[in-house]
Amino acid sequence: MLDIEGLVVRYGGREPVLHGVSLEVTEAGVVALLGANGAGKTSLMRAVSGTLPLHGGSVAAGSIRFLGKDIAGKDPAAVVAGGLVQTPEGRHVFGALTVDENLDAGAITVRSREAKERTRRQMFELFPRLAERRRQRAGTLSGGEQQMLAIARALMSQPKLLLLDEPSLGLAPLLVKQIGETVREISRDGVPVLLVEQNAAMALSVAHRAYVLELGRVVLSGPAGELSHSDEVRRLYLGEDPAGDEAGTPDGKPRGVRGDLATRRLARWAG
Ligand SMILES: Nc1ncnc2c1ncn2[C@@H]1O[C@H](COP(=O)(O)OP(=O)(O)OP(=O)(O)O)[C@@H](O)[C@H]1O
Repeated sequence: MLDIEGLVVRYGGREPVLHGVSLEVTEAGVVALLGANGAGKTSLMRAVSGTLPLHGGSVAAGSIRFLGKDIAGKDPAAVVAGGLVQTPEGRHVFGALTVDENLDAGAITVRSREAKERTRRQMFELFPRLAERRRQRAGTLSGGEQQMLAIARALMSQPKLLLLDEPSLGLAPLLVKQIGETVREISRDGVPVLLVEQNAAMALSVAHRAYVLELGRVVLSGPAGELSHSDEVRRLYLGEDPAGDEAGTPDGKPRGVRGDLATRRLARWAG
């Protein structure tokens, strides 16, 4: 469905931020793209959705094929019209409009009134909280509700593929779990999802396949179940200690596994 090969992305004349990334999303299920801050996840999403030029970036090499057509360098409206819809990082709902009006905006390309109302009903089943607040201005919704609305608005256009950029960002653990369950439901209903996440635990629990990006390169990929058992992923992304070594540090202080991890991560990402 989405086939990315050898993608190189750069901003201005600087060094590339993606160095030949290849990734595939098949017809069904959820594919997760994991990586720490600055790994290049958002840049990849921008390349796919055609929004890179808006951020001063460009595709320097490689191909992005969606349903067999090369979409690298296409403008965002053409990409959306082709059925590939993104909910960007951060919520970006129309704050002055009501929930219903936001959903209408998402369905602007849907001609059939009946199809639109059917999808709206599905969205209200998926997100009952939005149904209760359908006449409320989106700007007054909680962060989690705005995230739900952003996802529902994207689904109103009846996409063939949904790109979700960090839907769990800034949400409390219970809501993160709910968003994860929703992503699973969306894919079960037949819409494949490319899920970009820093929350590896949530992403790996809903995805069937995952890719790990580090400094612009895919360093690990495979079935999500296998990746969640890999020592590297458990140590760096799931906050676990695969060696089970919690005996303590040489100076006798308890070993803060998460603290150690944070330090290692910082050292690693600092350069
Ligand atoms: N508009 C831009 N101009 C110049 N450099 C940019 C721009 N946007 C991103 N970058 C750089 O590209 C690299 C990858 O950033 P990107 O935002 O794609 O990573 P990310 O994995 O999405 O990170 P995060 O999880 O923090 O959002 C970083 O080094 C970043 O500084």
